Amino acid sequence: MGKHKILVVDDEHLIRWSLEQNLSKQGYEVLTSGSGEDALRLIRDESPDLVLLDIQLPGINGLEVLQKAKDLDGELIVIMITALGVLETAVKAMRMGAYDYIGKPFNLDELAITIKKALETGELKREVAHLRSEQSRHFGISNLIGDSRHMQNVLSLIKKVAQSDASTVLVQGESGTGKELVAKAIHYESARADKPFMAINCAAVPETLLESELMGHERGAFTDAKVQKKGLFELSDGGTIFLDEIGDMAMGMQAKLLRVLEERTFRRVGGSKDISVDVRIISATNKDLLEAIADKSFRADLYYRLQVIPLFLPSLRERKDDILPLVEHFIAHFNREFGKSVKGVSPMAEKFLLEYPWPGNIRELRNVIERAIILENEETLLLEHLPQEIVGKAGVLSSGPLSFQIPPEGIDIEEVERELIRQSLELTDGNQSKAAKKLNLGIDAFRYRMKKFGFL
Ligand SMILES: Nc1ncnc2c1ncn2[C@@H]1O[C@H](COP(=O)(O)OP(=O)(O)OP(=O)(O)O)[C@@H](O)[C@H]1O
Repeated sequence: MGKHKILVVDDEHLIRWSLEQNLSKQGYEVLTSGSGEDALRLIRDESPDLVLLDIQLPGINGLEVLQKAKDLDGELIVIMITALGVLETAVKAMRMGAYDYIGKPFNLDELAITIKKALETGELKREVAHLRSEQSRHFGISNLIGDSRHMQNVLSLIKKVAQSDASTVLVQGESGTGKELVAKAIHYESARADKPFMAINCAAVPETLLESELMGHERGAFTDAKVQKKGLFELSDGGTIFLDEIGDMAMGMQAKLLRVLEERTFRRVGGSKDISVDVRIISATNKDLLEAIADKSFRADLYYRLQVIPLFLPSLRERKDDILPLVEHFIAHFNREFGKSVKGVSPMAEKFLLEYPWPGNIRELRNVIERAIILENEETLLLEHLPQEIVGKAGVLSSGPLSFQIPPEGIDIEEVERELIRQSLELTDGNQSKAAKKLNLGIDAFRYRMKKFGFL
């Protein structure tokens, strides 16, 4: 870390001189200025880390300088120097964003401590801002891959939802379709981005604990409650809370959540005070909530409150156009993570990746690519690097015999034959004579091939 740069602005020469002496001795780089106009020029050209600013200046006064300095750099740390007895002005300066004020005549040791603290706070702030912007980069909308028409619609909805600040969103989609990623994208694209994003999986937390996780508890509320604890609603105040697997929430808890949604207030477990928070609620489920309502395991009133904006994530097999861009995305990602240099997938592997129904959706695809990249050292991912369930199930002919083309690297005709026998048996639930008919073979010829390929 280089030297911190401090700008001293005071019209009294003697004060400038003594501060310059003192602060330089403490290891700071010191600039001085006797007027507001000159100070603003230095703030613009020299970007000091901290400004000591006298309120009474000739020409434009300290408060105006403060205002203009804050316009130039909202994060700039300004400590006001005020003559005793003008507390009002000092308070005004604090409201305008000054970090602190000290009265004249001041004690140099005290001033040293104030400066040190202010610089530390500034550093922390910068670090937090940096982490937050890193997070936005990681979790913003640009991380959602999706070329398909389906996903393009989802992406434009996410942008709109992010801007309409308070509305409650329900994300629905099969497991692994990216519901949590979408929730994060909404948060990090919204005005709440620099406030917390808190996520909880309602299915993973036992019912008795869920309430205290969400609402917090007072000391002594139950046996283990040795200290008072804030819940996620309080911790995410100003930000977003993500309630995953909301369909698995117990009925009792559903009633309590409904109250939070309706009244925007809640009580800690064992508490009697109403606490109000400003939190956007995004919930997600892979269950059909309408079905859950029909069989009385989910409250209809809660459902309508949660899905002010419903967002449906299609399964991966409904958006096959996204498969290859996602493959490319994950290859780049895991190359970076594991220091590999895989270039892409072979045409045959590509075909199988496209045919496979992906019951585990994007999470499954991600895992397949991760595993292949860890295990293999070749530049191109081949069919043999893919797991059995993909190679075995994705029938080579499943998109119609005439659409099948011999891949550039060739194919063994016996492999094709074996796959046809396997599929016909699968289609007919193992009924050999029906399976034989499907391939226009006599039963003997069919059984001969079954033996040959190890099905008998
Ligand atoms: N559009 C996408 N682009 C890039 N990566 C994605 C996309 N969608 C999902 N992923 C990745 O897929 C994995 C699963 O996503 P996520 O955890 O958000 O799914 P989910 O629907 O919340 O799953 P579950 O229902 O099991 O909680 C994550 O690693 C996520 O980063």
